[in-house]
Parts: sequence; C-alpha cells; structure tokens
Amino acid sequence: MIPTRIEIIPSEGIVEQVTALVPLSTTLTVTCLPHHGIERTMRAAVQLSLHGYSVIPHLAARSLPGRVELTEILRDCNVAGIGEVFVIGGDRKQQAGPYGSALPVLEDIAQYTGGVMRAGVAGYPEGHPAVGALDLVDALLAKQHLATHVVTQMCFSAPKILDYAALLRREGVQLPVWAGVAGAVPRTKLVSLAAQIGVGSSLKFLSRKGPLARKLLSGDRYSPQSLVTGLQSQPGSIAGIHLYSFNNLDAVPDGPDQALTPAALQPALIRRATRDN
Ligand SMILES: NC(=O)C1=CN([C@@H]2O[C@H](COP(=O)(O)OP(=O)(O)OC[C@H]3O[C@@H](n4cnc5c(N)ncnc54)[C@H](O)[C@@H]3O)[C@@H](O)[C@H]2O)C=CC1
Ligand SMILES: Nc1nc(=O)c2c([nH]1)NC[C@@H]1CN(c3ccc(C(=O)N[C@@H](CCC(=O)O)C(=O)O)cc3)CN21
Repeated sequence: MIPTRIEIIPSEGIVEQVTALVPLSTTLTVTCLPHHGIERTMRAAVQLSLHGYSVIPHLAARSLPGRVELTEILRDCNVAGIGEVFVIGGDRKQQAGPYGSALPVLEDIAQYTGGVMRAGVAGYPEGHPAVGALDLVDALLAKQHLATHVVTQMCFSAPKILDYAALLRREGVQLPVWAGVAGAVPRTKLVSLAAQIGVGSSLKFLSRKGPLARKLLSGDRYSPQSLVTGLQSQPGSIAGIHLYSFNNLDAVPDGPDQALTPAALQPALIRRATRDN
C-alpha cells in the first residue's frame, strides 16, 4: 500500500473541519496561497499539530517578508513539534522580502535548524508555465542536498508521473518522489483551479472529450481511482501519494462497495493515510 498524505487549504474553519472528519494519525500538508500569506498557513499548521496530527506547512519563498520571520516560523515549528516543511518559490508576482525562490530559503532553514528540519520541494511532470524544463531540473539538482523529497504538481496521468520520476533519476536527482494527485473534487472546481495554478496540459486533458477523459470525469466529480491504480502498478517508482484534497474532506460510510466509487475514493485514501503514516 502506498503511503498517502493529504493537502489542505487554510480556509476559515479548516481546523474544525479537519478535526471533525480526519483521523488524528493522518499526515497533513497546509498550502500557502499568495492572498493568504504564510501566517495563515502557520496558524492552521500549529493548531493541527497541537491537536496531534503530523503537519507539514508550505513555505512560499516569495511570500516570506524576511529572515527574522523565517526564524520565527522555525521557532513556532519547533514549539509545535513540526519537523518538516514544504518549500516552494510561490506564486506571488512581487517577492515580499529577500527570497525569490526556494533555494535560499532551504539554505537558511538548514543553517537555522542545524540541518534537522526535513524539507520537500516541488516537481513538475508536465512542466511549468513560466519556467523552462531544464531550469526546473537544474533547480532540483541545486536544491536536492537540502531536501528530503519531491512532491509533484497536480497531474492526471500515471505514465507522465512515472516517466518524470525516471527522468529525475537519469538527471541525477536522487530524492524520493511523491505523486501529486487531485482528490475526488467537483469537476468544475478542478477545471478552474487547474487554470489558476497553470496546469496547462492537464487542463486541456480535463476539457477533452476523449474516452479516457470521459471515464475520469464521469459524474460530477473527478476520480483519482485509475491514476492511483496506475501508480500502484509500478511499486518502488514513487514514494507515496500527495492528495490535493481542496478541503473536500467529507466522510462517507465505510464498506467495500463505497470504497470503489469515485466519491468515496478520497475518504478511502484519507483512511488509508491514517494507516500508512
Ligand atoms: N507545486 C506546488 O505545490 C506549488 C508550486 N508553486 C509554484 O512554485 C513555482 C516555483 O517554485 P519552485 O518549484 O519551488 O521553484 P524554485 O523556487 O526552486 O525556482 C525554480 C526556478 O523558477 C524560478 N521561479 C520561482 N518562482 C517563480 C515565479 N513565481 N515566477 C517565475 N519564475 C519563478 C526561479 O527563479 C528558478 O529559476 C511558482 O511559480 C508556483 O507556480 C507554488 C505553490 C505550490
Ligand atoms: N502554481 C501553484 N500554486 C499553488 O499554490 C499550488 C500549485 N501550483 N500546485 C498544487 C497546489 C494546489 N494549490 C491550490 C490552489 C488554490 C486552491 C483553492 O482552493 N483556491 C480557492 C481559494 C481558497 C481560499 O481562498 O480559501 C479558489 O476558489 O480559488 C487550492 C489549492 C496550491 N498548490
């Protein structure tokens, strides 16, 4: 069984929603969106960690106001028992402080924590709208000595994710790769979010009318079922599944039939995450 982590957005009421629906032994990652800022990420992460979850806050370099704020964040992590962060450049057009990309943040984190803090970095199986493929691989090569794993951008194709993991190996990136998988969320929400975060070819894929797209999008919700099955068919290629839940955490009744329906797969993955982590 592949280990699974659940990504949440620190919206209003998220802590109450999580504690009501998600078992305590789950590993959660908390996004950092440009219009939210890092404070909101940290507030939710600290609260959830104090509740007993394993929590990984996202730190967006371009949203960090300064080095002092980074040391405060790391102190808060230490107090709350948070031992891992996810460091990305971030979507903010203008950087808020001294950090324009992930690498210098990773360097400062390593320095301030004596190398103790674990850190994930981002990978892009389908490229990035603003950064070239070679630059992205070079960035990973430069970051890997300060990172513990790669989490991929949302992607809808198992072969693309597996090819990407193989490409990283060939290029000399040794880090374990967690596959970024969209959860069972309403199709319209997924299409608009994919546009917002610049998942171009996946968006085209989602809008296509071909048999595979129809299969994945049958009903109102996207189903990660066949993607997860495809990833599981190559054991050892990826370290685990990073599930973008978009805060759709609603529990459904247990039972063998329920676990096979698209709407039930996300809660099934959430339950599985509790056993694996
Ligand atoms: N995959 C994810 O979960 C998330 C990804 N992001 C994305 O992170 C991107 C870059 O972050 P990392 O992958 O950590 O790369 P990075 O920060 O290590 O930078 C890699 C290369 O991209 C350039 N770059 C970084 N941020 C940029 C930006 N906003 N616009 C244009 N160029 C940029 C850097 O100068 C560098 O050449 C952001 O643009 C954003 O799209 C943001 C939040 C979450
Ligand atoms: N380029 C990029 N930026 C990101 O922030 C990002 C990625 N990629 N890839 C994966 C995840 C997915 N991201 C997102 C982005 C937006 C929402 C979202 O639900 N936005 C809401 C607003 C939420 C709120 O303000 O509370 C929306 O309706 O747009 C969720 C996850 C964060 N991560």
